[in-house]
Amino acid sequence: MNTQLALQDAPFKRIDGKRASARVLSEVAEQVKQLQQQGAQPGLAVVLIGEDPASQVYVRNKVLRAAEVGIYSLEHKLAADTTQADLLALIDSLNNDPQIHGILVQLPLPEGMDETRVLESINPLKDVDGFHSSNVGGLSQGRKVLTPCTPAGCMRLLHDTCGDLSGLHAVVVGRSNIVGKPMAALLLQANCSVTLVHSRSRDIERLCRDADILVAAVGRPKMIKRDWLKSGAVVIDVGINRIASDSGTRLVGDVDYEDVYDQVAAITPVPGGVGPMTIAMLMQNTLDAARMQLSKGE
Ligand SMILES: Nc1nc2c(c(=O)[nH]1)N[C@@H](CN(C=O)c1ccc(C(=O)N[C@@H](CCC(=O)O)C(=O)O)cc1)CN2
Repeated sequence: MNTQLALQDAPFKRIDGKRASARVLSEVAEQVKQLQQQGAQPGLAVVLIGEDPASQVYVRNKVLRAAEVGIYSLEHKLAADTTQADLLALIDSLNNDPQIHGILVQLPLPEGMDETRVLESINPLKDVDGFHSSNVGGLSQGRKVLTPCTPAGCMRLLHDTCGDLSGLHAVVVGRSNIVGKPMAALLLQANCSVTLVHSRSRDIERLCRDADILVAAVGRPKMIKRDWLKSGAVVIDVGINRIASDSGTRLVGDVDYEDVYDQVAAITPVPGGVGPMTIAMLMQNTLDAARMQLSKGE
């Protein structure tokens, strides 16, 4: 097989997630406008429990992006000591609110809350994070369901960069429910041969060296080095790690960007790569959820 990827309109090695996310947002805004002309308005509820500083930033950005694309949004800020019963009661009321088509509970939840119980209480049709078991199952069967935002954003970047992914060997590093597992399912749907490696995998470096596409989602700063990659690989770095620097802290990915740069055909930076796509794909999911519900008369 020709392992040298034919890159699609990609004169630059650095895959620009900010630019790609702006394109997604402008497509969504256009489609929201068309829905509004038919008298419909997509609505998103974002629920934040506690005061995690990073989560506060992400939630604020979700609400801002929603306003920019014309999606009606409601932010529910709950105290860190909110009971699970109160959270479930809020989700129940949002499930029954006809103005709300998408519900997102920001993760991580405060300690003591049962994440599975909370995520399973969201109506799967309003589950814009794609974390409900019915959407997870649908994704693994290749059905058209609401799909987790970060992996959906990675797929968009990969298609923009490489075009058709059929027959390529994709290696996903990390097996989280939010990124690793759905990423593997989406790559399989795109006809890749997929290897999922994790902390118990033997000889991870050798497995990674066989990747045409490598997706890193482990949360370990700069773990992936140049000699883990074959020449010409396309690298998607999902890691967002805060490390100490001279001027306080800075963000780095799971891939050592400077070390691998000359080895790869294309790579996402951190920040400015996958991160911005997560919120753009949330807007796309909210629009899709609204369309699905409106077509079912809900
Ligand atoms: N319910 C959910 N919770 C969480 C998700 C999710 O998809 N659904 N993902 C992450 C956090 N997240 C969105 O919620 C998110 C993370 C990062 C970014 C982003 O734009 N990152 C920037 C850097 C921002 C910074 O300075 O911190 C970048 O990479 O360029 C957006 C959204 C966990 N929780």
